[in-house]
Amino acid sequence: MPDGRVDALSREVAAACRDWGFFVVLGHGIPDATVTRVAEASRAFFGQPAERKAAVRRTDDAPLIGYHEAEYTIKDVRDWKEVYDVHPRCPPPGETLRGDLVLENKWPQDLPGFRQMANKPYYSLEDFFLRLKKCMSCHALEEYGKEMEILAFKLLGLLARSLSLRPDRLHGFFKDQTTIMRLNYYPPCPNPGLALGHSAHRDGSAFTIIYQDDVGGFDIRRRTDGQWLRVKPIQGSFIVVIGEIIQVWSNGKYKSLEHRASLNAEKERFSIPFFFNPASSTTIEPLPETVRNEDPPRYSSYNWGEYYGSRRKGSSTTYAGATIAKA
Ligand SMILES: O=C(O)CCC(=O)C(=O)O
Ligand SMILES: [Fe+2]
Repeated sequence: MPDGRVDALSREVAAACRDWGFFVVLGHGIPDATVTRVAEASRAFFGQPAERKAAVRRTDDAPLIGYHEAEYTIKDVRDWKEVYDVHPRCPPPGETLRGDLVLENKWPQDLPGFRQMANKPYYSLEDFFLRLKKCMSCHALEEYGKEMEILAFKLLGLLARSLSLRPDRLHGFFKDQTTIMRLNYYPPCPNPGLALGHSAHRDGSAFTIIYQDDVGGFDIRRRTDGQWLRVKPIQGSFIVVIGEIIQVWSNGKYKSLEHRASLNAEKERFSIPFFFNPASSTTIEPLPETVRNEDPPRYSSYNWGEYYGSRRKGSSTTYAGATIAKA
């Protein structure tokens, strides 16, 4: 892309992040088929019997990974949803710890689109063809995760530019990233006015790239007047949500977005957030370039791994939602 176009784009990104805390991307180059395949895999996963989903359930010692059906974004208010979390880099066993965080994926057995848990021998020719067919759509999650990561690094460069930083200024933080990709499933709710799929919250990530299906339910809170507004689904688009880390790095120039997932009386809804998270060891603090004598640090520094772990640890079902400490 010519430099002039990139500059214009980063100015648009700057305005969107400053005024809204999110933007929508189109023309990102991710094939429709990749998105269709991951959406189908998600549908297949949540359509399984409860005991099959429970087999890959989140555990207290690895609270960032696996299936979970009882999230409490706000204490004592249960979200109307089921989730399945994976680390998109699929590290080999033994490399699944990032600091204190366990990122070893829990793959369901024999489900199209998901990695197979074990290599089994072929029992017959029919078995071979059956599994070959399944594999046509196998690795849908990994394929989608790879595309997301490429997009995430492009966006990271653009966000850095938009903050008048070197385009690769933030890349190093993501070398041993702790990114999580989440499949969200919101069943229909008989009384959508009385519950939420995901209560109002801010993401702890640097930023989050969200796919949503065509049902609609992603709401953002407009800062100027506190109004909740729905972000209409646009075929082929992704929503990019500013998280708390960018808020701190930019020393408050960009604020994390308050958002929620609303429900639908008739229709189920699916979404896939890609929480772009840095290495566990990262100290999150206002970048020196964003701090001036007349604009001193607004936030205290914190360790990402400790913070991320504590958001889920203790009880694997509750976390109070994020609050970054004011300096
Ligand atoms: O489902 C959605 O549209 C949003 C989900 C979300 O905000 C989250 O999982 O953090
Ligand atoms: Fe979120």
